[in-house]
Amino acid sequence: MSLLTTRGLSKSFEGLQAVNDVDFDLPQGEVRALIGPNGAGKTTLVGMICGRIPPTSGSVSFDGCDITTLPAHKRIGLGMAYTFQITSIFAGLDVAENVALAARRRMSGDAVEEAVMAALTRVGLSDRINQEAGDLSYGHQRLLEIAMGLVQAPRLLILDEPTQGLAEAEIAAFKTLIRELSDNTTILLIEHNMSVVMETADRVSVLSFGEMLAEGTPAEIHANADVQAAYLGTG
Ligand SMILES: Nc1ncnc2c1ncn2[C@@H]1O[C@H](COP(=O)(O)OP(=O)(O)OP(=O)(O)O)[C@@H](O)[C@H]1O
Repeated sequence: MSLLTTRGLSKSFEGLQAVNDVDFDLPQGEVRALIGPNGAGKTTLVGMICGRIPPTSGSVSFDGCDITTLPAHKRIGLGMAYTFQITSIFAGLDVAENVALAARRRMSGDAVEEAVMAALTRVGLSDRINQEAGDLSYGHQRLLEIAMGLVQAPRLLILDEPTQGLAEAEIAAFKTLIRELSDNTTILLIEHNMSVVMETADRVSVLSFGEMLAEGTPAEIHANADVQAAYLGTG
């Protein structure tokens, strides 16, 4: 069964059709990469899924319930967690406090500290718990955001360009992390790094000019002439 479904989902910004009539199904347990040229509408689509951007038309369902008009914080309560291109950490708080804030959205008491350590260990930041978040490298800040998502034990984890700004070794660790998480979490990954897409995604969806152009396994998408043309066409 699909954990996440969109039907006819569209968004226009003052006449610009950023997302156009998108039908999207994400089965439970899958790692799905969402790719497409710059400006294709990926962030807008995911923003509508998370409840940050109201759609112009169409619907979003999560676990069989229509959530089209549900506010973002209530979607988090249902088990959606997401990290965005713009970092959402509190720079003046230390690493553990940032993750604890996210954890307290769904737990309290001693459970918080335990969950914080588990999440930070998973992303490889457990040796930096007392460091001020603002002093972390950009790549480590991205990992911190992932820990803030993970600590909520989400059913669906949405990551918008998580490897942007990461060094090669960190990208390799990220691929391993995604494969480990995929045992119990459905993952939607906006990603420009094709090696990450090829090595972590079960399937790939391709947006182009706001429309779903293709969907398939990484190998099918890699060989798809329409996809290649879409990337060439927009540089
Ligand atoms: N708030 C907004 N107001 C007006 N236009 C917007 C707004 N947000 C996005 N757009 C436009 O909508 C289109 C899709 O943008 P979006 O950010 O969703 O694409 P994207 O695929 O995520 O791009 P990128 O890979 O560069 O992040 C673009 O033409 C963008 O300029």
